[in-house]
Amino acid sequence: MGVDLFGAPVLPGLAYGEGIVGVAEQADLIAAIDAAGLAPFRFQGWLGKRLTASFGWSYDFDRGRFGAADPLPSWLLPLRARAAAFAGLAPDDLVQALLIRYDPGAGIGWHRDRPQFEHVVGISLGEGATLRFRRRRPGGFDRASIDLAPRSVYHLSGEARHGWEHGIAEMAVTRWSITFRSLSEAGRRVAG
Ligand SMILES: O=C(O)CCC(=O)C(=O)O
Ligand SMILES: [Fe+2]
Repeated sequence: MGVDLFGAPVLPGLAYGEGIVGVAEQADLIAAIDAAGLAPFRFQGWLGKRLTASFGWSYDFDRGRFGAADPLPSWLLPLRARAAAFAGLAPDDLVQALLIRYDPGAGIGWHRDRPQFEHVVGISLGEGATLRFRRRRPGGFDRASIDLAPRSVYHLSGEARHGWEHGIAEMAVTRWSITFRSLSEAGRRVAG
């Protein structure tokens, strides 16, 4: 659920909506992701269990470097337009797309997205997942979570984007996601 019993967002800066992708379109998107040349996510020499492909811009976690990647494929553009509209952005603002397939046993550990990026708009395909949030406080963590339905969209900005870490626990089923990102001020400086 994207809202609590009183209709307030779970976190400031976290927005959620269902049905941004249709049922038949979902199958096409999953097939396109699987055909997009996914490679195991690499982190300082380690191979992660999730498979990824980046377009527009990428952050190479192996080398700690941010740089240009292949342009977004045309099949992503209609979805990018809807993702931008959901987030109140222009389609062209979302200059990066990250495709991920999480096979059984794969998840994504606690992190904040790279500071070169600003807005994050994520679409879940195939299966739902629980997106978990935590924020350190004296003596422990504040925690929050949101259940993401298949074919749903979430937008991280402001406090949810910058003030909290997020992650998705390992799951027993395969899930695909597409995340679109805009550049931050820092990202625009690097992009020139
Ligand atoms: O799969 C998702 O929806 C989350 C991905 C994520 O947090 C990221 O790539 O930074
Ligand atoms: Fe993230």
